[in-house]
Amino acid sequence: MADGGRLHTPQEALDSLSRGLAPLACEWVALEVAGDRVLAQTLHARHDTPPFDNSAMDGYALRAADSGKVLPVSQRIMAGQQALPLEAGTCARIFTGAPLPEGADSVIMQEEVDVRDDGAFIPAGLAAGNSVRLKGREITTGTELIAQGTRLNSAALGFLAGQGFDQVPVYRKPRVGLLFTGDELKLPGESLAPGQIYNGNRFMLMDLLVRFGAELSLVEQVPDTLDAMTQALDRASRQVDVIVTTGGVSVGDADYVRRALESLGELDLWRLSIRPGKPLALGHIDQCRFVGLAGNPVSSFVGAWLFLRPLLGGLQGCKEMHVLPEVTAQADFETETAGRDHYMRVTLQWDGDSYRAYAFEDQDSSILRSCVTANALAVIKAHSKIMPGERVRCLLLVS
Ligand SMILES: Nc1nc2c(c(=O)[nH]1)N[C@H]1C(S)=C(S)[C@@H](COP(=O)(O)OP(=O)(O)OC[C@H]3O[C@@H](n4cnc5c(N)ncnc54)[C@H](O)[C@@H]3O)O[C@H]1N2
Ligand code: MOO
Repeated sequence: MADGGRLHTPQEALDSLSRGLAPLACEWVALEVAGDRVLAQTLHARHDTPPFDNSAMDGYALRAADSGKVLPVSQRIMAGQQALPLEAGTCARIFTGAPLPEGADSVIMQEEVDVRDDGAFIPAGLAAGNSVRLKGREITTGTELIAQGTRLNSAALGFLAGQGFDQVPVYRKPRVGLLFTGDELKLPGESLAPGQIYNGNRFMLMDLLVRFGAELSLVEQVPDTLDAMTQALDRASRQVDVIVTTGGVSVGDADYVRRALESLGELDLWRLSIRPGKPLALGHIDQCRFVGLAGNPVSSFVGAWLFLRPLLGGLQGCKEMHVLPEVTAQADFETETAGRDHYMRVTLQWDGDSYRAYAFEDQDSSILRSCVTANALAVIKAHSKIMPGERVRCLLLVS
């Protein structure tokens, strides 16, 4: 049973999430769909890249020692063709990426060559190796290509394709079930009766979860009763790796989430000393992890960035997702905090010298508009006062 009396620090929440956290199983997926997936094994080079010496320029290949002469052009080599050995005392017309003929040791770009009836005049003084990309310059057979735990970006996919990989071993995506509480919630497209609102968190959290690498297996609206929430959590815990709820985690009469969780599993931690997102609840039902986000939209948004991202990162074996990258910026605002650390939504702009942090005027946790153009969270410690121009720590919202 979590200690309801004391507010916990974000670090305590991260420690709780890290306990027993290990990457999911390895699976092989097609390279086309491996973007943003995390490598489950270190991969090694299958061959040298480039696989053969080749020209870096459109021009002429020759022996550098022959420069300063008119050389007859004995062959023409395009990219993708095979070259014949270079005849002594000649040069070869060659194009970028084409294999260097055996016997040549350099290339001169065509702009520096005087083409005459009897051949190509190559200015004297050409150095061996000029404009040649040597076999294995990028990587040699057997050396490490990309380390286990690396999240594959677009360049990594191209690099692996260059090594002939059409499948790669990655950690399985965490299966996530997303549950909503709140009988006031309707879906866009439906009409609103008095007192009802649209379920904005559904769309925001689905998108964030996918960005954090989740496979959304379950998205469900749960009626505001203890029974319905208990049944929904029970069902979900048998299907997914992580259950995320939003709303119903505070102290209101219809806030059943914690009670339902405790009847099935364990509430590990409840309530953080942060604003927004104080009522966050963490726990588990058997092996299934539970994260209960506070229902206010900004509380869910901030909670997802601070806690779902590292949790999903850990399940995918991705260390870089454990903490958000950070910068310092000059506050363009004035603020004063009370007893909780404030994660203010700010837009960072480079002013030529440093980053300036612009805060949306209304920082209430119900104002999702404050997040729409935000690209960072400025962390303002409890019981502090910030004046314009002061430096503040900002966590970058990069998934
Ligand atoms: N007496 C107290 N009341 C509240 C406390 C407290 O400590 N004592 N904490 C406040 C704080 S801080 C927060 S944050 C909220 C969070 O409460 P819940 O997690 O139980 O969230 P709900 O009450 O269900 O909803 C809060 C708010 O957000 C709206 N909401 C809920 N779900 C969605 C959704 N999917 N999409 C859009 N908006 C949603 C809901 O209508 C409410 O307006 O509790 C404070 N109260
Ligand atoms: O902790 Mo709540 O999220 O401030 O409104």
